[in-house]
Amino acid sequence: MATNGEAQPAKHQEVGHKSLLQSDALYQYILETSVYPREPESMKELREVTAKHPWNLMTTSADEGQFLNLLLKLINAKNTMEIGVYTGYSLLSTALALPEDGKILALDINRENYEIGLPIIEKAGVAHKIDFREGPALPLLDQMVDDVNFHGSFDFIFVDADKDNYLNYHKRLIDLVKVGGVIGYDNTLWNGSLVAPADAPLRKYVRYYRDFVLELNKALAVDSRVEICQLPVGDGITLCRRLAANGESQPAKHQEVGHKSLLQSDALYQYILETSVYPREPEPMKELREVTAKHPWNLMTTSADEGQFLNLLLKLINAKNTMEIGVYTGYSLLSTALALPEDGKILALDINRENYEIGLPIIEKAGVAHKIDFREGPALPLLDQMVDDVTFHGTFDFIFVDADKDNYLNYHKRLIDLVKIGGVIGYDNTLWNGSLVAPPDAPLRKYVRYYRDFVLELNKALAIDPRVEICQLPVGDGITLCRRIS
Ligand SMILES: C[S@@+](CC[C@H](N)C(=O)[O-])C[C@H]1O[C@@H](n2cnc3c(N)ncnc32)[C@H](O)[C@@H]1O
Repeated sequence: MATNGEAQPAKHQEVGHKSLLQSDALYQYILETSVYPREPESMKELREVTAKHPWNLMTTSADEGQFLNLLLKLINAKNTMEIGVYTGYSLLSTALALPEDGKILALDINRENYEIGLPIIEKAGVAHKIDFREGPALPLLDQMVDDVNFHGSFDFIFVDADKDNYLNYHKRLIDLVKVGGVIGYDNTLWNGSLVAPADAPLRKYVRYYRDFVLELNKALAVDSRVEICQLPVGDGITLCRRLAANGESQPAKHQEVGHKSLLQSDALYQYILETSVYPREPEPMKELREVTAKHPWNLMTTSADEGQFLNLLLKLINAKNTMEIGVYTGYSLLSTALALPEDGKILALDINRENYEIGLPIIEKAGVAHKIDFREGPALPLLDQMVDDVTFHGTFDFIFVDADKDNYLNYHKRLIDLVKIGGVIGYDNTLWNGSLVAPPDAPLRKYVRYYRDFVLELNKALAIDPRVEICQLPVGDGITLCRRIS
């Protein structure tokens, strides 16, 4: 998007995907609020053309397209690969995110479908970034693996093809993606069917591929060459960040605490926690989570899946100078501190030092307390001071906001000056337990109802704010990422 960041308000019909979320209304809310109003015209056109195709269930969903686009910009991807193109929705989303000299090696056994989208991709002026090859991916990957020049050459690889080959792809792609680069596997929550009872009536192809997806998830969870993060976006996407040869991971099993999930079933949420999150949760985060679980306000804590996501995101964007508003006992703070380099910094603001001190000994033991500058007091006056001092302008790579929801818009007004262009503000709880789409007369707890209006207002405001690109993810209680563009 240009610095004048154009948004294209428009309303469309949902197509295809069945959502992983607790209600279709919640999924629709994300689409209507954060996705469709900002969907580039070309992507909208391709989505609508694809909706008329008989296999339209295969298309990448619009929310996932938006996420991919933002992710690619955040990691400054240039050389990418896509396995499984279909009519090209994720391909176009990728091509629009890459710089002018960016490249996508696009593989599919079917050129005919690609040609449905091609005229739209050409009109969007990004076809020159695409090198489409018709044919099965595996032999081509083998050729590339045999040529060391291709090793470690891809910044990003998106896999959305034959699920029964994902593990075969993974074996090859791990050599082709660079250290610090990302492989994204699509459909890793397989419509939620992974947690369906053994005798549940499933369509034949769903049941057939389910075992492969289960196997893939198990394998990725214990693969020490990557860090992972499984997001309930689209039909589930697992991001694998390639580690250097000595990549550290900490297998262990724990109990879930606290958060009510936004997903279609608690079992699906539990599946993500047990498969992708807990086995890799660093020991100090586990300890802090367990200590926090005994605290009377433990519902306030950042969930473990969101902690993992933040940690991966901060590494992907090479964040160094960060801020957090709303610390509580410090779970997201610790997750941030562990992701930053040794000389990284977190300005951590909370009105309550007592809760921070519950987590502090664990943060100290983890050897990351030196990165944290904790200030007790309301955030707003301090932000005002910083905004008045231009030396703070554009200095933060990342800011996480997880405090008083009735002040989020006040924070946003200030933070937009403090985050650098290309940097990210993350607002937490933007799906507010799903209550945003509850009928007006639904019985809601008093504080949920009170803050709901502020969250609705925030979402509306972010959706049309031309200074940022956004992406609202149903992770934890909903997090909206805002990438500053002007
Ligand atoms: C949801 S909790 C934060 C959870 C934390 N991110 C974690 O990982 O556990 C919200 C926190 O915001 C703090 N808070 C509320 N109003 C605030 C304000 N005006 N300025 C700074 N912090 C505030 C509260 O004291 C509380 O600790």
